[in-house]
Amino acid sequence: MVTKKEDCIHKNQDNAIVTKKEDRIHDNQAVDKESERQLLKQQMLFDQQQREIKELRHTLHSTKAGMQFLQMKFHEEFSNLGLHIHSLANAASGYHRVLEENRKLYNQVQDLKGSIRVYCRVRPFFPGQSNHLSAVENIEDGTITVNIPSKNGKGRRSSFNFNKVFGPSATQAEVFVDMQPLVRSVLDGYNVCIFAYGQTGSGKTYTMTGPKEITDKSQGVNYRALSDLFLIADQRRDTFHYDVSVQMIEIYNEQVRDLLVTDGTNKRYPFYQLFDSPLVFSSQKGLSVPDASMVPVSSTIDVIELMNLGQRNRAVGATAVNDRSSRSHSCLTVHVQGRDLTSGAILRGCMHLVDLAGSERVDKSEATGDRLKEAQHINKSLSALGDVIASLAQKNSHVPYRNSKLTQLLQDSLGGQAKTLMFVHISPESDAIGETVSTLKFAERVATVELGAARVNKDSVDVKELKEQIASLKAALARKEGESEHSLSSNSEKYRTKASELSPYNINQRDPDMDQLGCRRPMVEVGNIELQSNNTTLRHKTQSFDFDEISANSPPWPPVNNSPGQNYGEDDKESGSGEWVDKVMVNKQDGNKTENLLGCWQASNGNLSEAFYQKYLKDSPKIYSEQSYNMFIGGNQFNIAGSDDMDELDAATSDSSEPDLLWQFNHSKLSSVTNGIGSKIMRSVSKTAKNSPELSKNAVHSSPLGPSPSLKHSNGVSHRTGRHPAPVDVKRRTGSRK
Ligand SMILES: Nc1ncnc2c1ncn2[C@@H]1O[C@H](COP(=O)(O)OP(=O)(O)OP(=O)(O)O)[C@@H](O)[C@H]1O
Repeated sequence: MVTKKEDCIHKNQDNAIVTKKEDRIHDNQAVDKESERQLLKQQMLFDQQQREIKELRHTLHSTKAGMQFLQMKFHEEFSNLGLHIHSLANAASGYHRVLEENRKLYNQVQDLKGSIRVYCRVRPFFPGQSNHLSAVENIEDGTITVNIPSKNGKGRRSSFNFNKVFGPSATQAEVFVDMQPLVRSVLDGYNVCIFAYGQTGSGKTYTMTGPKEITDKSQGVNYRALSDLFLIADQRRDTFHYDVSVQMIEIYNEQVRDLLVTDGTNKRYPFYQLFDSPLVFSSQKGLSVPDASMVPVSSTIDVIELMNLGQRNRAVGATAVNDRSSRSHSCLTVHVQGRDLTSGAILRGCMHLVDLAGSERVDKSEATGDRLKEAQHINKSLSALGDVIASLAQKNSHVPYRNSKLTQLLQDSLGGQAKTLMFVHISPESDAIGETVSTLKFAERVATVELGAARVNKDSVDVKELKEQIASLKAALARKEGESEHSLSSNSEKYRTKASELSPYNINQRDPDMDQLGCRRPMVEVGNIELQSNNTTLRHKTQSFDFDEISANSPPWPPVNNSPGQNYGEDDKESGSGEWVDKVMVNKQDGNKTENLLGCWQASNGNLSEAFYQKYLKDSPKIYSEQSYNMFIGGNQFNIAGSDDMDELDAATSDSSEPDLLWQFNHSKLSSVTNGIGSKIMRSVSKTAKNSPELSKNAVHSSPLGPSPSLKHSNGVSHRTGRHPAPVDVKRRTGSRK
């Protein structure tokens, strides 16, 4: 039983062992299968990766090839582009050269024509206005385009062309560089005028002088111009010696004031002194306000001090538009005299740097009281400037210079042989677009004015001496005539005495203080050197001269004023200011120097009695050569014919006040009225010419022989000297423009 049990146990044990072994074998088989599957899977993965790597390699290869191809292509393109750019750059530089060349040629043509150059500058927005929309659309070379809003909301663009346009970012130095050649020509004997124009607050003072706090960088044209003149003068010191002096005046409410006075009085000058006082004219003295301080300067420091003084004296006030608005027109005049150290020739140049007061819409600037009065004066004088420009642009024979002191001040720059640059300023604000457009239109019109080629004021030593000789001979001749008059006429003692006192030919014997009476000193040379009182040496040096010529060139003696009852008023409508006329005379025509002399006499003679003229007129043919008499009468007749009409005209042309209107308004008016006057003048002259063969010849050829027609001022105050017969004047102006 036990054995059975043991056998059974053994059997069970064996079975269990077998079962275990079988399980183990099973397990092992399963593991093997699994690992086999894994292996297979790995193999597949490996194969796939191998394929992919192969593909990638292929792709990389082809990409590399593609890249290389592209690189090659790129290089090719790049070098092509380089070549292209190079040729374009060449073309562009050629284009710029051509443009530059064109600009130079254009400027030369303009110089020849004497066109007024016009530069335009746009003021930047004030700080705090950065989000404002500018009225200026575009600036390109010499063209400025502005956007003019219209009622239907759509803007309209309008373009204006000038010699140069400076955008809001232009610096003071950039601006000056462009006008430097003009400034420098003063040293070569040219007269130059640069004037800043524009509505109030547009940046005129900034351009001409600088901002309130002036630094080296921000200083304006005035300072730079003078520094530059000193620099060049210094560079030329081996060949030239230069003397520079400066005047600074302002026109405030039609009063001329000296800005360089130091006693704080700020002298005001009666108007007639502006141009008619002694010493008024010589290009040595320039335009001039005789009593205005003329200060010699020799360095930039001197200039800075003077200009600071001038700026302090200038009338400024706050308006709604500009808190430091210039309420006057200011003019800095620089007189330069250069002596050629080798030849002794003298060059004289004079430069006016004018900062005009700004035009303003009185309603907008909210001006009242004094400000309103100032604004009205400013607008009126700018309107007069518009009239002058209008008639110059139309080449009218009559130019109404005498309607304001401003136009008289600018007369020799606008109508003479100066080089003139108008610097027009505009504000960027779109609510100022009305003023901006009228300013730009006005400026465009100014650019059409042709003045004739500018001239150098130069005298060689020989010419200077000859001129001095001729002048002293004329003086001697006149004295002789004066003496013969004395012996011939016993009952006209009173008048003779007076006449001899007043005779311009006796000027050498006169007390020099005589000039202080308002009598202009005679000019004895084209270059405006005044007759020296002790000129006997020159007289002795006389070698040869043509007496006929001298007597023909001499003014009648005694000169005669207009007949009684003829009241010409203060305005010489035809010939403009004496200063300008004289400048033309002395610069251009020897013979006309006699007119200075006559002018002097006339100036002093303004208050002679009516009886004197009657007596004098009656006697004159007996005493003087027929030729002189006819010349005189001729001149006088001319004046009578011309002046009344002129006065009427000027009365009619001087009353516009809003600058916005000035252009359109005066334009048509001037052309129609002045044409009539021109024909009248011509008729008058031809009538005169019949009386005098000499004058007839001269009138036709616009000779300088014609004496200055006398100028009679009903109020006894001399306002002008040296009035011209119209044909001479007309010929001069129109002739120079062609
Ligand atoms: N180009 C500019 N750059 C920076 N500031 C300027 C410029 N132009 C003008 N300004 C500034 O604008 C203001 C007005 O300029 P400015 O006084 O020169 O005008 P204006 O035309 O002379 O005015 P007004 O006719 O009233 O005298 C000043 O504060 C000035 O400094």
